[in-house]
Amino acid sequence: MENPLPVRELSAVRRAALAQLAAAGVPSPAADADLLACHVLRVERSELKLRELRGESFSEPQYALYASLLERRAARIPLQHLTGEGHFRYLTLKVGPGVFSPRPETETVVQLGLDFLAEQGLAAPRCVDLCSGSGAIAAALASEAPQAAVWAVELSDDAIGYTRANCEPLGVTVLHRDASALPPELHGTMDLVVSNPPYIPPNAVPREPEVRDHDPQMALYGLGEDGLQIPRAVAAEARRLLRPGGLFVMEHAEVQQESAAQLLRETGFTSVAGHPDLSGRPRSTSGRAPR
Ligand SMILES: C[S@@+](CC[C@H](N)C(=O)[O-])C[C@H]1O[C@@H](n2cnc3c(N)ncnc32)[C@H](O)[C@@H]1O
Repeated sequence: MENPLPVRELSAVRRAALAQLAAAGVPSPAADADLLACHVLRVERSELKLRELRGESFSEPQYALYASLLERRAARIPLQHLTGEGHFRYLTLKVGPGVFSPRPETETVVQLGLDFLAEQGLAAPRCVDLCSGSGAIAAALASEAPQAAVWAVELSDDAIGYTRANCEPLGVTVLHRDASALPPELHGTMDLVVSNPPYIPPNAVPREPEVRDHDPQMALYGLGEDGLQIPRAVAAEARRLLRPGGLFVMEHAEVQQESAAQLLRETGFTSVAGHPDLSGRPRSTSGRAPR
């Protein structure tokens, strides 16, 4: 008798998926093939491996869904837009079209902020994430420093729903407004300001289709010839928000370390220092508000 529910063996399907994504130039084809399979099967990656070892298969509807997701990923639609999830530190965040997908390099920026909070030993620190997007930084600060009061600030009408969805359950106060114009009553009250603002110059359009075609323009381009117009405004606001001795940490492009340090000094920050990301690239700069 014919099998009423045709099935497709996981390991063979995954091998073909990897080849399809690799041929399309997807930078991490094996991981993406796995993560899409996990999304379809609603399992963790470790469970996927076990099922594969046990010789299990996709059902036909699962296979059809997987095939359509692979086709869209091969068209270089970001993985996070297909799964609706972005992983950041210990969190799984809601992401999708209209919001910047959080990146691993930003995890280091959060760590610098957390290290500062730990070193200061404050009972109830106050922190702001300027240009929050998905709210990755604010949500990570709130979840890993639960004693902190955290604000998230985002201007984009398209992104703000994601900021709220990811941050509000963690008790973060979300402000839908320009990061360079916060309520004056917040000035001088913050211990820590962290920001990953848009910083790409207009003539440095990213090559990766996932970034160029799917991250919001407003999340990428920092305006001005050097891409640092928004970072300058953000740094100036950070300076107003911080109490004396407070810390500002800002992410930037690898080639912007010197200009970032200069702009922080020009804004009045002291102890300005550059920091490498996890792969050793200079991707953030910090400064202290003068005492
Ligand atoms: C590079 S993304 C960073 C998002 C998030 N912080 C992260 O690290 O994943 C920059 C974010 O800044 C927002 N943005 C741009 N200009 C802004 C402004 N003037 N005020 C507030 N947010 C702004 C963009 O909409 C975008 O969400």
